[in-house]
Amino acid sequence: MSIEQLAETAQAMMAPGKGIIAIDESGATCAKRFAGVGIENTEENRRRYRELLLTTPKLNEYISGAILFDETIRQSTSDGVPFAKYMTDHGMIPGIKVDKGTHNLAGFPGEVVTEGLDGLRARLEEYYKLGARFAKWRAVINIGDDIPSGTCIDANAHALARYAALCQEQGLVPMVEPEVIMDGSHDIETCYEVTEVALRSLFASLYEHSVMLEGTILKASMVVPGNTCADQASFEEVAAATLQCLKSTVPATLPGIVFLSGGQSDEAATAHLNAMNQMGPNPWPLSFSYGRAMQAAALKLWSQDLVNNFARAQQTVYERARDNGLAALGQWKQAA
Ligand SMILES: O=P(O)(O)OC[C@H]1O[C@](O)(COP(=O)(O)O)[C@@H](O)[C@@H]1O
Repeated sequence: MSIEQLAETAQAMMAPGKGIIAIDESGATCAKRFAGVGIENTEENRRRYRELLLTTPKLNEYISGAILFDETIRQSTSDGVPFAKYMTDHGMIPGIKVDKGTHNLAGFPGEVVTEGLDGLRARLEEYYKLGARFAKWRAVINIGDDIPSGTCIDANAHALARYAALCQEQGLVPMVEPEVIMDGSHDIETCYEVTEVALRSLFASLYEHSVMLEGTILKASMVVPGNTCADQASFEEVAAATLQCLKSTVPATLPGIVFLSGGQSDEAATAHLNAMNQMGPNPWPLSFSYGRAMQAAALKLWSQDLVNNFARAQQTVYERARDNGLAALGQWKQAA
């Protein structure tokens, strides 16, 4: 696959005013989300829910692509159209989560490393045939007493780089996601330092593994205080700290950065993205790849009546996509 084709896909993912909807919850995470609103976790309910999200009318006005889970890329709409084909037919790029989740890092209590490299080349080959044009791998960096360690950061960066190189070999744009977790009482400065070290290590590893940045997308966490920190930050403070951290670590050749929502409220996720874009011009387009901050309201509504609330829940998905799409341009206005 040529770098031009990868770069073209990456640029289409970052189309102005559009972002990515993350619907790649693994089996365990989906079970948790469904349990939270009382939906039975059956294969048909998971299929129907992903259908609700992907077939939202006019979703493509604000959504350039979606990250699917292995089960979802093999499923179809109620009319029998494979989800990946439905997306492509509607101008949205299918993506696929390819990591196999986090596992305890031996010798480093409280820290995890993401697994899934064994057999990855063959899995990527299959996902490409199923229609995927980008992939995603999430590393998890926890903040706590004496963590993260340099070992954890470097082990995760190394895995991300090996994954990214394999993706490019197989014609898929790698989305690299080093998520610094919000849980904890740490302050915003600590989050800044950890994010900076994690990004430095990631880009050094990508370079070592000859990953072409022009065909790579970063999925970043924002620089925020821990969720139980007494000293919370304003939207502007989070936006300014995140931008400064990214500008000091992420090469300008990268075609774009999308953010995860990480447990932020819908409003905060949108307001932070909007503020960062209003503070531009920035070296790269900044958009969203939210999971919870795109879906939470729709999931709650749907759970109240799986049949009659289907269309209303889709309207909620459309509204979240519109608000985040406007925030990707710095044009979102907070409701009075
Ligand atoms: O732990 P899992 O099942 O891999 O899922 C983690 C989730 O985190 C994300 O990377 C970001 O989601 P949020 O925006 O909800 O934080 C999603 O793409 C993914 O579904």
